[in-house]
Amino acid sequence: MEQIKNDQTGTVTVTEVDSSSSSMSTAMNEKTLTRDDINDLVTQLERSTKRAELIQSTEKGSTSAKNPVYVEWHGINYSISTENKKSWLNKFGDSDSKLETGKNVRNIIENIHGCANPGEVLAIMGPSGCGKTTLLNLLGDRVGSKGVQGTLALNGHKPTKNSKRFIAYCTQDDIFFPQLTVKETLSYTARLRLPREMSRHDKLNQVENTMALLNLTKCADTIIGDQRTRGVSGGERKRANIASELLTDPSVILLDEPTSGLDSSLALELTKILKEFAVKQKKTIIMVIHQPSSQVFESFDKLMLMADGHMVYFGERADVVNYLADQGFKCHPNFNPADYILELLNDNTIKQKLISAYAHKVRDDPTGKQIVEKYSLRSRTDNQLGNNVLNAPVTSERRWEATFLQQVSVLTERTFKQSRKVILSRVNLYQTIALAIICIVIWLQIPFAESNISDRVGSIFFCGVFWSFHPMIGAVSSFPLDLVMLSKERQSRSYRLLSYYLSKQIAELPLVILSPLIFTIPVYWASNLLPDFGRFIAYLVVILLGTVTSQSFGYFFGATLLNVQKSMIVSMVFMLASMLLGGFYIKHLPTGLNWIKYLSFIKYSYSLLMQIQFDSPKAQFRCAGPGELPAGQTSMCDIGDSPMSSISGISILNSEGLNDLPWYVNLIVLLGFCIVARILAYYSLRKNSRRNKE
Ligand SMILES: Nc1ncnc2c1ncn2[C@@H]1O[C@H](COP(=O)(O)OP(=O)(O)OP(=O)(O)O)[C@@H](O)[C@H]1O
Repeated sequence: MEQIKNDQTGTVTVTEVDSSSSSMSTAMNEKTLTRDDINDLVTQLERSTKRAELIQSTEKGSTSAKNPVYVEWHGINYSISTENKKSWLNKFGDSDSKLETGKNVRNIIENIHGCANPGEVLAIMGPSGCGKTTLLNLLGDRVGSKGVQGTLALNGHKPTKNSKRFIAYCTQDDIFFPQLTVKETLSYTARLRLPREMSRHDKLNQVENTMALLNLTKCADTIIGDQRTRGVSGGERKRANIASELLTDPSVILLDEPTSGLDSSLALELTKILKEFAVKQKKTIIMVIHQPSSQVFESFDKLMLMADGHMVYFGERADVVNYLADQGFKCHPNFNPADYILELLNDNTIKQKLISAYAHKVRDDPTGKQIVEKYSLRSRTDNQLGNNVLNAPVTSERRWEATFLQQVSVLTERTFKQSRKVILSRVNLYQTIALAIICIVIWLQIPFAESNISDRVGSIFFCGVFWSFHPMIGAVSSFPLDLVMLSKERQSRSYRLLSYYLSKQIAELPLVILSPLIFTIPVYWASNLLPDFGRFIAYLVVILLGTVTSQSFGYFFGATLLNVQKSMIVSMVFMLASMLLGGFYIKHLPTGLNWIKYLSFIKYSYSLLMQIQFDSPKAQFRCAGPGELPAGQTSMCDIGDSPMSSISGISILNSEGLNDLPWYVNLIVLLGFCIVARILAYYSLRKNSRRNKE
């Protein structure tokens, strides 16, 4: 804290008061500063006041201050199997969730303990690869139970599924929908995750305040972006990630390297914000941090040091320098302790020495329970929160903050905004228009004549198949690309899987049918298909149904394989097989294999389109005159006994073998394919998302 005095000569004296001391009479350093220094200080003071005001404004509706959470963990071990691939035979009988100790098991972290109190910041530090993120994942219940041993407790209770509502996790990688702006991203998060009792207006206010707090207001309307589309800067992205977690009013905030990518002043500002949140709203903050500046380091309350998956230190941040000095490693007073610690832990000999020293320190307390108790606020009688509060189970009666309908509506809006820019991209629009022009030129006003029947049939087949191909390619990547986001949001209990799945269907339906609509309307009339409005509508409906059915198959492959490349290959093979069996290329299948064509959904849509165009009294085709048919081809009019002047559409349908099923059966089966593929896609997604959690 600074006190500023201005004397009559214009010289300014600033007195620094060590506010961490209990007594105001402690060391006061006086120094003379210039006007520039004063301006800087005034700016800092203003920023600090603004920060305090904004933090206070986010307290409205905040429940975390009423639900402080004390986190403790001891005896934590995590190991993984290093066996790359097992033969399918070896997989049998491998249902045990515990990994047996042996040569195929690698211990990632061993015998880790610690605790984090409400109102405090705990920093976890250590060299790269020492297991910091793994520990944070375990604390955030992001690992599953396989290979995990030890105890994790929230206010002394085992975490339940609903405890996750109180824990926010800021991952190292910022996961976002690239086409949404910062404000949109945060608004959707607020609408999904803030208590349903809060009005929408209050939720959006909270978004504004959080953006102001994290200095995001100026980029509020900029899209997040990705490698292909430029969006906000790396630092803004990082802050947006933190904002989206802070916004949800959690009691515990886990942050994995929140300051990476930020300049030193932003890093300091961010740690001050987190610290203030911790103190004012009794939040428990645990952060993994790489190389904090000395000011950032000083803002931590507790510190945990790790090396090679082992503990090196746990305790007060202020005591670490003395602890290291006791081990023979004295930090020079002018050095940043954080830099010094990392230097020590990157030296193999010193690291081993410090690991052994800590193991020796806790030799009588193998799981670290007693040491955790020593630093726990719960075990202290003078804690201001009261033990009743710190013993309260961390659970909520509600699994989700937003109701099912709210989830569907928010997610539909979000998916629509995100997908709109992808599905209705300019490239797609130009492609549709260009293709429509080509088709119009090729099939302009096809005459109702025998010699042009094959052109007419070809145009119908092409349009039907093209609009069954196109959406499948987009749909296969839909779930695999959403997977990381889906998993992050489901981990934090933002919504049900069913809400997400339904919203995807609703939002993408109008988008996916727009291109076939733009294409089919002009091409139908320009190519002179049956000039009957009713038939035109029926034709359009079948084209759109084919589009939606192929989208369903795309969803199914994507949700089952969850890999864009694999899903693309499988869907291509499926599509080509369906096209071959559709009834255009192959009319006579080998004996015994005739049934196989009924597996192709293209067969039903193509048969329907042909029935609409040919099964009508208006569908009459003038017989070919001499020389109108290719050499060697006999006119259909010459086949019977009586002379004919025209050929009926129905006879063409029969000769093409497309009238084996009535139109309504074709329609029902096509609808059935569409619905069943969507249901199967949902179950595949559910199964895969459960497997992901394990
Ligand atoms: N599921 C896993 N499969 C294979 N190795 C793993 C897995 N999880 C963690 N590891 C390994 O465990 C070690 C610790 O990883 P972790 O990400 O926790 O380190 P870290 O301390 O956070 O590193 P950094 O600071 O570089 O992010 C690494 O060597 C990592 O490769």
